[in-house]
Amino acid sequence: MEARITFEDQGKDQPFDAHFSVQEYLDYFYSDVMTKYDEDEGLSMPWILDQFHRTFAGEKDFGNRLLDVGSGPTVYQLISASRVCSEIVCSDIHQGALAEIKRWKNGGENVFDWSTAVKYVSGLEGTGWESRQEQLRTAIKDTVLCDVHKENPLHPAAFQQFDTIIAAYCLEEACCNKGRSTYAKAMKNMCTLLKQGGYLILQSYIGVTYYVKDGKRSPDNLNLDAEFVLKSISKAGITVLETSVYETPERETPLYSDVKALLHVIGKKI
Ligand SMILES: C[S@@+](CC[C@H](N)C(=O)[O-])C[C@H]1O[C@@H](n2cnc3c(N)ncnc32)[C@H](O)[C@@H]1O
Repeated sequence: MEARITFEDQGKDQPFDAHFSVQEYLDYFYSDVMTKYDEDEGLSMPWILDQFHRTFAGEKDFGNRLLDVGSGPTVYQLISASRVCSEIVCSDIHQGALAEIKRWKNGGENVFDWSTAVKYVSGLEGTGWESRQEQLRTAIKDTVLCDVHKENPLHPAAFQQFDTIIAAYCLEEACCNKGRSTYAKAMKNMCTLLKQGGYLILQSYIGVTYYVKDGKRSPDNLNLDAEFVLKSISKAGITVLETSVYETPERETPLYSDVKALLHVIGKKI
């Protein structure tokens, strides 16, 4: 039996997905967060944080109210945004992941340590990491259950449309084994939560088909190419303004997954 973590809001043991508990997910993917993937994907985590930094340090007006879709138990994707968006709502289909975010916000016992990522971003900004970490904690105002397969993914909760949406590595997992038309529909559902004039910041795995755990390959995520992701964004009523791509090094035996590239997109509902 794999070890499982029980979360206050969850009330029972429940795996985060078919393979991981929330704690296992954090340890597996995010311990040694800045260097973990060096051997496999190259400098992917610095690239990820650089993209969020470049985006939110720019001239665009991202407003105050930001929704993070498919947050999981992670906050690295929100560090840069929290400098400009003072009201962040985290969302996920998994209650235990949201409970973990609440625990981190409230500084609970043995919470996951994101300080390495916060230090990296505050280094880019030229700010002090401790005050920026506090700013992130303060900016996270709420967590809400979300299912991108629902026409209104936040139903039954009611929120006004958001100024900005971040979605980091969510839709491709939510649509694993469900096909591309389901992905396009989920993108559309998600984008109904964005107000006119609002921004979508999306990061996506490209070309991933499996990840490796305990030496075994497990099927993972919908296998996407950048062209299809961008087409789905456009079909959801979002104008793509900027894209950047990080290509992972060619490797014969992937240590974590066979991801081919990461895609960062800035779009606007015009
Ligand atoms: C690969 S994880 C990404 C988590 C986090 N954003 C990160 O970067 O580590 C994908 C997340 O999508 C969530 N998810 C899966 N299906 C979903 C759905 N139908 N609606 C909303 N979130 C979903 C999972 O619970 C998980 O937290």
